Amino acid sequence: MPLGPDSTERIARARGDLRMGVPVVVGGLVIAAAETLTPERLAALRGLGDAVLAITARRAATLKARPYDGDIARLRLPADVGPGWVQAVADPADDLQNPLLGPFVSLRDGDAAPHRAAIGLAKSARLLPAVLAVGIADPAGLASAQGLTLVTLAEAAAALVDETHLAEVVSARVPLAVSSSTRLHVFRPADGSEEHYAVEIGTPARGAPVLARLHSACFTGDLLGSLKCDCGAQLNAALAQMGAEGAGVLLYLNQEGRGIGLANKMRAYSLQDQGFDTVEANHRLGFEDDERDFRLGAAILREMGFSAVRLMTNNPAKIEMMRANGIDVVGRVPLKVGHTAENARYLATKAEKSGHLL
Ligand SMILES: Nc1nc2c(ncn2[C@@H]2O[C@H](COP(=O)(O)OP(=O)(O)OP(=O)(O)O)[C@@H](O)[C@H]2O)c(=O)[nH]1
Ligand SMILES: [Zn+2]
Repeated sequence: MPLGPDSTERIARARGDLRMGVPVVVGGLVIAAAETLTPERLAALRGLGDAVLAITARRAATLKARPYDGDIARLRLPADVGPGWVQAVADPADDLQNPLLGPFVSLRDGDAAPHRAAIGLAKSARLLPAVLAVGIADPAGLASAQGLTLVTLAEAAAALVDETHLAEVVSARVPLAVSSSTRLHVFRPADGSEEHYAVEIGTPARGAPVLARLHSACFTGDLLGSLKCDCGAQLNAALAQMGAEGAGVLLYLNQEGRGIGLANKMRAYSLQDQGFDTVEANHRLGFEDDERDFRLGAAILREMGFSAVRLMTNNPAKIEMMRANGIDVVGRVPLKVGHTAENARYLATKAEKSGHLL
């Protein structure tokens, strides 16, 4: 079927559908993201059979629900609840005011693999990791009758561990204050996910270690100059050092909020205003501490012809991830800038819980 979408393209569609609130068929389930569930969709899903709400074990721990499926839990959807209940289970915003959502009944029997793949899809769509799921007997029949995107379990599971294929779309000169000899390269993943950028300063030799920074997008810090993190200061300091040395490459990876997306990062900020630290906030939302995929950075460096770097970072995990993905990290260049009274606790938490070097 050369005209129709292949599995990668159907997965990309599935992410878009989930964001819009349109159900998707994954394996033997029809699923909808908790965050975008409407009363009409909930009623239609209930009409197909018994519904469960799949959440991560992280979220289950906060809710005191039992996770019998390892890293996820499947909660039976009570008969008398509406989308408000589903959203309150998914979203910790009102946990402290609203502690009486349970008791929850977690399923033990049956196969949780499609639910796990569904949560992975919701995460990759930058939605809260919670999905409503109903088992169906004829997935292909339902998908074709209702015009729903259909992905098999194998396709969904493979998409989550797929090697990263990125292609350079274009590059052009963008003179910067730190160096007039700068080119911006745009890289596009084959899976329809977000584009990433490389800022190349000077013409670094491909055969020698390049001064490099893997910078994760931070709208609040990079653009607004937020005092809550050190990102904006790190971005500017890294570019300034590359300009001063006359050569370097800064990858700007669109993995906002350590890979959870800006909406979820703002949910995390809101929890931090309730007293939780940056790691606890991610966990209460159902995410791991860090959901970034650093294979992207290694893939872009390779695509540009670099195989060895002097990495500007305070994060030892980034060094390990680069090495694990075939990039030789010959040295670490510390980047200690942007410390403010507002981000002191954030930086201390990263040092204590995530192993950052202060
Ligand atoms: N989820 C979440 N993300 C945050 C928070 N504060 C900042 N971020 C994100 O954290 C990321 C910081 O990225 P980096 O500065 O590249 O990475 P790092 O792990 O701190 O390591 P180095 O800066 O290299 O030492 C950006 O994507 C920010 O948007 C927070 O409280 N919660
Ligand atoms: Zn930041």
